[in-house]
Order: sequence, then structure tokens, then C-alpha cells
Amino acid sequence: MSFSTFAYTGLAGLALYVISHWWNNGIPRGLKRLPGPPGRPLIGNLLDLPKSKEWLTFNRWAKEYGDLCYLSMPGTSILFINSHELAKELFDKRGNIYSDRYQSTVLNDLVKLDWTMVFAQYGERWRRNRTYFHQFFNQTAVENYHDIQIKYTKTLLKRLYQSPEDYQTHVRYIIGALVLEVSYGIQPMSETDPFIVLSETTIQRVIEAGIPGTYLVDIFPFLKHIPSWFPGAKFKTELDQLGEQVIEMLNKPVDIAKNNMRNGDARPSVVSGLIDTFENDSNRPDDYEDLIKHIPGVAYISAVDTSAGVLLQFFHIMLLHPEVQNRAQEELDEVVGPGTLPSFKDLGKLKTLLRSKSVYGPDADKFNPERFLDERTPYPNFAFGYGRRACPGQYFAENSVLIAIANVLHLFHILPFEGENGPELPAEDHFDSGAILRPKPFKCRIIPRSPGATKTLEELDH
Ligand code: HEM
Repeated sequence: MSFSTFAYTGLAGLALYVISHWWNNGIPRGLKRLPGPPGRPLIGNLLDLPKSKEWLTFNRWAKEYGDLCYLSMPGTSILFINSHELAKELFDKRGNIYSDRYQSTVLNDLVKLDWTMVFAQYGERWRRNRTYFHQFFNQTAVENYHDIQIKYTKTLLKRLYQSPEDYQTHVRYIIGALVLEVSYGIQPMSETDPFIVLSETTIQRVIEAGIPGTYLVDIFPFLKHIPSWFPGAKFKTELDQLGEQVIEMLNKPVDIAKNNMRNGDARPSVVSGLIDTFENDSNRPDDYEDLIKHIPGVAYISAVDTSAGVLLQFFHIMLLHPEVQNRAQEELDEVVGPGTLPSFKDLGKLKTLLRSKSVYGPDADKFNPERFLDERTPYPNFAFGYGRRACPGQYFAENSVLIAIANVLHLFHILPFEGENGPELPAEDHFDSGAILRPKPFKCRIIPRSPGATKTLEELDH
């Protein structure tokens, strides 16, 4: 096929595709369109998708259109579910039909991330991988990681004491190191460790590539068939390279872990646990070597940005709500006492930390952790999703984040940065856009709460 024939065929295909989609607007005949922003001819709601502060637009749509809000555009449609009850009904009760994942052309087909449990289609392969994952991250299994979580919490305290202005780097480092150690038994010594750098850059690129609209091929999936040499097909080479980077990220730490096992100096980890399981199993699956890479790999991909994001939100919230900070510190003083660090046992004795009005009442939008002092208030675990695809890392995440928060609050005050014109506070909505909500960088002061806290910090051995 000559170049021009190919180009014309492509354009004709595009026109047919757009017209047919526009004709029926993605809705089967005989059914009514669900409520949602009206959209434009040909492109539907493509331009309605917000480019920043998405949550504000989503919130406005929820108020305007109700529990269900529907958007359609070439290539895909989106249904927002704006009620806790409806989400429970669909994902918990009807999980057998509503547990699939959106198959992204960029992430699934081109970067080839369909092996990860996060993006996998609902089915046998996903179920089996989730069972293996669960073995290492269920509510009882995560107790094995308490010591490692305490170790990195102490590292965080020490680093905050030495260079509080770099708190964001410290948070990302300790979460990355914690997950590397749990997954592979590897202990990275600093944020410049090659594994940390490789995984940080890879995950960042995956997150960016996954934002709908970063690549046109997400909107016009047929573009994935054009050959890499075709003008304008640079995206294919870029996404191929990203796929190779992901494979490198999966392979390298497993090779090190296996090497350590051969030399007899491996720490227990998800990788060593899987190798032990498969070694003694005559019925092990044919692709067990892949599972040894994929199970810790998916833990790493899913754990770091989410957990670090929540910890960074904690600094943001404490700055904006000093009264909540004081209240939590008073409670820590009562439960833990001076000269000692909060432990996992103490967490059970502490009460503290979404916005569903039907669940939390008319002031659901207000940051008011005291509402959880009332034992009738439902625990907000729907932050981890609903139904069969709900987050399987929830217990590990809660432990990592809560032990760090309790320790930081017990020893430090988080205070506004003193600028030339007085105290500076980040705005309430000072957040980056994207699938994982993270505050944009902001300055603050993190100082020991008392001479006793300084002494405890001086004595830390990490
Ligand atoms: C505070 C931190 C975290 C939050 C807020 C969070 C939240 C979520 C949410 C909302 C989902 C999607 C659920 C759904 O589709 O209904 C999810 C999925 C997932 N999370 Fe987490 N997560 C966190 C930490 C972690 C950690 C630490 C791990 C691993 C140890 C992890 C592993 C996963 C995996 C593998 C999935 C995909 C599950 C599937 O599709 O079957 N997450 N998470």
C-alpha cells in the first residue's frame, strides 16, 4: 500500500468511526441517555473533561446531575457514580457483572501492562493473581511487616529532624524503601539508589501516560495499528520504550533477590516467599516465573504513590487545621506518654482519622476527624474502593501511614512557613491533577514539640 493510499484509508476510517459514534452517541437504540453535560456534535463531552482540579468539576456535576452522571466521547464513555449506596449496590452486590476494568489502549495494549492486577480484565488470571497477592498482604500477614514499618518510621523522624525542609523527599524515600524491602528484601540506602530512581521515573511515566488525553490514541484506538515509521507515530516508539522500562523495573530487583537467596543472605520478602511456595509445589502454574516478578511488581506500582500521597496530604491538612493537630497531639500524650514512640499497640487505642452526606451528614465536606469519635460513624474504608476490585493493599497501607502519622505528630509541630510577609499557608485545593491526588510542593516548618522530643530524636539509631 502506498503512503497516500494508507493515509486516505486511515482518514476515511477515522471519519466513519467518528460519524457512527456520533450517530448513536454510544447508546443502544431504545434507551434514554443518562443525565450529564450535553456535549457537542462529533466530539461529545471530550472538551468537558477538566484539565486541573478535576474534583471541583466532578463535585459540581454530582450536584447538577445527581447520583449518575454520564459523559460520552469518541472512543469511550464515562459513568460517574456519585452515591455511596449506589456504589455498594453495583460493586458489592452485583460484583459478578461490575468488576471489570477499563482497558486503556495506551496502558494495556501499547505499554503492555495488562499483566498487572490493577489493569487486568476480570477473570481467572486476575483471580489467581489476587489470591497470591492476598497471601502476603491480608490482615494477618501484614503484621509481619510491623518491624520494617517501625524502622522506616524512625528513619523518617530522624530525617525530618535533620532537614525538615526536604520533608517531601523523605516521605517518598521511606515509602519507596519500605515497599522495596517488603517486596524484594532490598534495602536502598538513599533516594538516589538506582532502584528507587528507576521505579520512581517509571511509575511517574506510567501515571502520566495513563491520563486520558495524554496520547490521542486513547481517544482514537485504531491509531495503534499505524506502523512506527509513519509520520506522527512517535508515540508508538515512546510507549514501546516505556514498556521496556517497566520490564527492567520488574526484572532487576527480582534478580538481586534471587542472587541474595543463592548466597544465603536474603531477607524474607514477597519474592522469597513466592519462590519457597513454588519450589515445594508440584502443581505450580506454568507461568510461575512471571508470577515471581508480577506479584511484588504490582505491589510496588500500587503502593508507593498512593501511600506517599496520603502522607503528604497529612502535612497539608495539619498545616491548615492546627486545632486538629493539637487535639491529636493531646491524645497521643495521653495514650503514649513522653520519652517513648507510638507503637502498633498504641494505634489500636487511638481514635482519629470522604465526603458522602448520606453517610457523614450535611457537614461531610468539612475536615472534622472528631466525627469518628462517635462509634456509630462508619469507618471510611471506601477510600480503598468497593467490591471485588477493592484495594488488596489496604491493611498494609493503613499500617504504613498511621504509624508514620502518629510518630510525626507525637514528636513534631507542623507549622506555617514564615515568609517575608508573615506566615504562608498553602491553599485548601493546592493539589496536582491525576489519578492519585497529591498536594503540590509547599513550604512548612517541622520542629520538635519539646526538649523531651528533641532528646528522643537525638537518641534514634536510624
Ligand atoms: C493509602 C494508600 C492507598 C489507597 C488510598 C489505595 C486505594 C486504592 C483504590 C481506590 C483502588 C481501586 C479500587 C476499586 O477499583 O474499587 C486500589 C486498587 C489496588 N490497590 Fe490500592 N491503595 C493504597 C495503597 C495500596 C498498597 C500499599 C498496595 C499494595 C501493597 C495497593 C495495591 C492495590 C492493588 C493491587 C489494586 C488493584 C486491585 C484489583 O484491581 O483487583 N494499594 N487501591
